[in-house]
Amino acid sequence: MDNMKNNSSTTDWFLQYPVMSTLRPSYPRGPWHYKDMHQLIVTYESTAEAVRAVVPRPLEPAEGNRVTIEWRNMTEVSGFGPYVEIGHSVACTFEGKPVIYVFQAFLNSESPTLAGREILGFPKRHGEPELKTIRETLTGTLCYGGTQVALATMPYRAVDLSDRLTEIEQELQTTQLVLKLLPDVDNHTPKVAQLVKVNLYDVHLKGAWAGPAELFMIPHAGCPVAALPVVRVLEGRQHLWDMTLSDGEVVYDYLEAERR
Ligand SMILES: CC(=O)CC(=O)O
Repeated sequence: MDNMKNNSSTTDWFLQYPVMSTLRPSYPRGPWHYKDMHQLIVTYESTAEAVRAVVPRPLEPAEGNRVTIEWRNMTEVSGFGPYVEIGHSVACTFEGKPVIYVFQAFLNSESPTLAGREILGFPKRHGEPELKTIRETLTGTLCYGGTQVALATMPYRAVDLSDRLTEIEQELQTTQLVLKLLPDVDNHTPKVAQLVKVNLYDVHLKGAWAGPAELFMIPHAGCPVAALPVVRVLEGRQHLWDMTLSDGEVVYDYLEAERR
């Protein structure tokens, strides 16, 4: 690195901003501050077989085959601007502690998709998620190339959970893990294979609501949102909150474990 500091101009941009493309980087360097994020979360029970199929060891699925699918309306984000994201996760344990493993995500904006994939290893893909209040119903949808593949609904702010904000704020900070996977340039050898903990900062929950929820997902070869089928819906929630994202931590390195 010292050599690089002393020499050529090509390294100046690297030290300043190590993100492709160099002429106009695809995303701004964080931290990214999220304000007034509206979230619809549906927690459901899936099948043991489907859950096991998406959970990489050494993670273990938690009791009950609990899966969450959540819509996040990012109304105000520094650097990225507004966008909508769906995260699909499984409740797991890692080293005996509860964690959330995010196994797929769909976004409608390129910049946070690339930042999430390249830096943290978020399994983000392009889709057309929407979160809207239609009549009295909060409605989350996902279209993939124009074809609708998911629909989640719940009454808008029906049951106020103001008396549980501290507890729910803690829940929101349950360790979130993603699997960062990158091949080497030979297009074959794994270069990065890591479980990454996504750090959340400055979490501030401003409102939370519960209520009955419905979830419908359609099998689609290109967008496997229905790969974890709904056995029964357990809970619907809405949150309004702020947070900051910036970095992560490697909690398990598969390539290093193999070398040992
Ligand atoms: C950088 C990110 O990974 C942002 C997000 O979760 O949308």
